[in-house]
Amino acid sequence: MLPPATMPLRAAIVDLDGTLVDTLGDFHAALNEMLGALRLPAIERAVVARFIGKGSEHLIRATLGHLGAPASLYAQAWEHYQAAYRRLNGRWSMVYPGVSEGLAQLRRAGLQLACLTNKPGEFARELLAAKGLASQFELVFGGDAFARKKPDPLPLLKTCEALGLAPAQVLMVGDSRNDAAAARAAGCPVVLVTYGYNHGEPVHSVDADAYVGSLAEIGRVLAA
Ligand SMILES: O=C(O)COP(=O)(O)O
Ligand SMILES: [Mg+2]
Repeated sequence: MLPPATMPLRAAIVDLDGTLVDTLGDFHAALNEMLGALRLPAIERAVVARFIGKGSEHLIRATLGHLGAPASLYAQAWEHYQAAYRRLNGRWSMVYPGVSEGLAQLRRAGLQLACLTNKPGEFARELLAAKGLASQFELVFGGDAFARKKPDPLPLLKTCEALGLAPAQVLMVGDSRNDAAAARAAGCPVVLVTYGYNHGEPVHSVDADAYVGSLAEIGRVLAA
C-alpha cells in the first residue's frame, strides 16, 4: 500500500528494462557479439540478468570481470558493445504482459508519465518507439541525461523538476533496488514489479511501498 498521501499523485516515473520491456535477450546478444569481437568466450544469459540495471558501463565492466578479462579492454569493449546494441536494439526483447493496461490505468488516474532508465537515452527512445510505447510518455530520460544514474536520487529529482512537481506527488515504478533506493532518497513513493531483474535477488527484500506481479495491478495499488 502507498503511504498516506499528503499530496495527491500527479505523475509516475516508470523504469524501462525489467519493468516495461524484457530486454535480457538484447543485452545477452550484444554482449556476446562484443565478446566474440574481443575473442573472449560467450557469457550465459542468467549471469547477464544479474548485471542489468546499473547502465551499460556497469554491464560491460561486470561482464569482463566475470570472464577474468583485463579491465584495460574496456574502451574497445565499449565500442563493440555500442555498435552491436545499436544494430539489434529491440530484436530479442518484448513488452511484458500487463504493461499497456497498467500505463492506461495510470493515465486514467490522471497521472503524467515519464520514462527514466539507466540505459543510454538514444537506445531507450529507439526501443520505446520500436515497441509502440513512445507515445505514452511525456518525457524520456536515459542514463546519460544527468550527472549521476539511479540509485542516486538525482535523475528522479531532475525528472520531478522537469514535470514541475514535488517528489511526493510522483510515483516511481521500477524493478530493482536501484529504483527503490533512488525513490526513497528523492522522497518519491515507490512500487516494484516482481518480474524484473534486481541483480538476482528477491525483490521483496527491497524496501518499497508496494509490489505488483503485473503492471495491470497498479490501478489497485493507486486505489488502496
Ligand atoms: O542497466 C540498464 O541499462 C537498464 O537499466 P533500467 O532498469 O534503469 O532501465
Ligand atoms: Mg530496471
